[in-house]
Amino acid sequence: MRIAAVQLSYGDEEPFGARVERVAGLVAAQAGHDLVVLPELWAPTGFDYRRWEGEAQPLDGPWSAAMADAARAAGVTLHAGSFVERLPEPGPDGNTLANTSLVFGAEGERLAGYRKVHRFGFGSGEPKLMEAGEEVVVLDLPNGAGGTVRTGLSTCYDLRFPELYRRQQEAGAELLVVPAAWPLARVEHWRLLGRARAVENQCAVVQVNTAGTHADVPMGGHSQVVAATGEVVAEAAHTDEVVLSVELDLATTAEYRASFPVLADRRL
Ligand SMILES: O=C(O)CCC(=O)C(=O)O
Repeated sequence: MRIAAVQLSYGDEEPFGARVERVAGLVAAQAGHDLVVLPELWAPTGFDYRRWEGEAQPLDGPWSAAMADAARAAGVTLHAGSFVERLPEPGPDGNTLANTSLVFGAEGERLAGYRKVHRFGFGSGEPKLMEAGEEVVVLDLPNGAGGTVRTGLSTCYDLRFPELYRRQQEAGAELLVVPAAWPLARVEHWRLLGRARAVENQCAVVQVNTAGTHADVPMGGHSQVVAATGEVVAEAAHTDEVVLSVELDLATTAEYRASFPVLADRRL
């Protein structure tokens, strides 16, 4: 499966609309890949909370339409990272925003949405402004070899909660896709936890982070693609905007699971 992990770098000077146009062009240039993945909240920014209300959009708003067009132009499955979703009505916490990821098929059709379950901010930011997602999302994506790969969706801070990934694994996931806006200050956790989620679930992991600095928060980069064995297949340097173009051999996941069947030894 040919995967493009698109690590975006941006600062506060680039307006929302200009960034959406730039990134749509970058996605459209990824023809030939089976799956293209973007980071978390790359258009409204992960840390400039004050902008979220003004930049929220409905599920079928202009951000979503631009990403659907980009997927169609490239003829790829696109995990568009996440955006600030304007919910049709307030959720249980009284908020009308959510941190929502969307996946589009090669015809531009929406295949899945995932609302971030674990909100980051310790009383400010996401827990204050956003509703938490409540669903584990696992879906079949084209694997580039005429079949599909069962894929679990999660976002950034979710990576610290292994029970979410175990549920994805139990639902058949062999590939875990994790867009993020993870700060440089804790980037070693990001690298370590991605490998841990791969090893403990015997799943390949695609982690796509942002780089650059916004709202005075330097971002960590270090997007990585990890095989089910825990081997890092590709990793980005922290400062660059870069497309990691990776051929991920998913057949080795089944072989590895059969040769080292640790998941069969769970005691519940
Ligand atoms: O867990 C962390 O250290 C960072 C998480 C984060 O930045 C986020 O979820 O947006």
